[in-house]
Amino acid sequence: MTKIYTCNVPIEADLVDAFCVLQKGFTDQFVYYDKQRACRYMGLGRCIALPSLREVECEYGSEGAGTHGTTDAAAQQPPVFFSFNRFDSTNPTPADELMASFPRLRFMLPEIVLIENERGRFLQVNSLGPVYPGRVARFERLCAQAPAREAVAIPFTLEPDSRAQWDAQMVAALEAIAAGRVSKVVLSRRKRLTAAHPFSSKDLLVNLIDGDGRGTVLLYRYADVFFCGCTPELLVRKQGDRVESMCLAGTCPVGATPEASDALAAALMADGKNRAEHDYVVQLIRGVLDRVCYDVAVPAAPEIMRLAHVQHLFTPARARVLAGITLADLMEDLHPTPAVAGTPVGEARMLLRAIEPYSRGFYAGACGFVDAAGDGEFSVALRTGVFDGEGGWVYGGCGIVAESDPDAEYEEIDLKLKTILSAFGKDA
Ligand SMILES: C=C(O[C@H]1C=CC=C(C(=O)O)[C@@H]1O)C(=O)O
Repeated sequence: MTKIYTCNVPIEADLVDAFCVLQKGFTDQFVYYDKQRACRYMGLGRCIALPSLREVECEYGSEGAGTHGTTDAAAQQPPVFFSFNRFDSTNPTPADELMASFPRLRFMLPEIVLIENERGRFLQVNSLGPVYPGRVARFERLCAQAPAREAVAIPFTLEPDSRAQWDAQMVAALEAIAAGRVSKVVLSRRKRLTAAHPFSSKDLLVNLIDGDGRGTVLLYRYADVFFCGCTPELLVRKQGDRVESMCLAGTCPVGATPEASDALAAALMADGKNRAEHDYVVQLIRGVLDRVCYDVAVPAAPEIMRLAHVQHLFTPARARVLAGITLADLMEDLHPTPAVAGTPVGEARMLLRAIEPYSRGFYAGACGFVDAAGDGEFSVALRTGVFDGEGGWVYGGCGIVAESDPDAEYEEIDLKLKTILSAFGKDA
């Protein structure tokens, strides 16, 4: 049994401003920040990393901690663990040198977590011994004094990736589809980025949170390397026995006007190729939920999710999970979905190992948080990149089916890359 001592105090500070001030000097940094909903967790430091949460015991509160004392809601906030999982952790092909530098840890409990959720806004301090009240008070003071953040634009250059390499990947993918080995495979590209001047993870984080990308901002920093992005794709959310997931596949651009976007969306809805790509994802998610859940509700037809640069076919899924099934179990059963691997999933993963010249690392992995009560959520780490403060790699992918056109799919990835590139600021 691992005993965790947790102290939660309410704060009034803006979470992102507080994070920007507190983050200096912490080797491990974690962010899971939903831009649309109060589901925001920003962690600093590493109190402990555990392979499973089955043997965790929590002791709450600390006499005299915090200048505002603890409220009932704050007292009930369990310690929050972060979990960043690779797309294919057993792929023997090497990842890029930045991605390869992250440790292989499962559940990481930060020393400090800034939280904004349905309970309110809190500062959480975690420790393996009784929480020292002076530490809580110091961090609380720093939060209260946090100045408003400032955006920084970082000019950059992008090295073109090899078009011949993409064409070769497409030939291999279409051959595997024609041979009946897979019905769909999700190919990716990566591009090298070089910044005009040094930048920090905080700079990218602020631009992603305050920029026009929709979805959940992710950050995992380890020492001087950071993985981040803004993903639209929820993998799984669990609150008590309530579970939500999302089928997201099928893409078109946004138009220059709302009317043009509506026309593109209507064409996407009516397009057989995109509907088939989407339906593989619906079938897999529905199948998993039917096995480990009850009261499963998945609408028969998709809707449109309109983002800053692209629009997707989107089907929400809801269910109630069987007792004994954990969020980690659900994450492992659902990931990778055919939205990031293909169909059948195992065959598509094997094919990707053979035709992609790199391991994806955290790109398209399952990244999220889980609290000690077992609630939390994971997103699929799309629209992401990995950086070292001078440059890095950006990643994007798209679903390939028999009718896919290499030029159109190549351009679709360039459109998707715009989200992670927006982390470099509007004027970049
Ligand atoms: C694999 C990616 O997107 C997935 C999610 C939505 C739409 C997709 C598509 O239409 O191909 C992809 O399945 C990516 O953004 O890198």
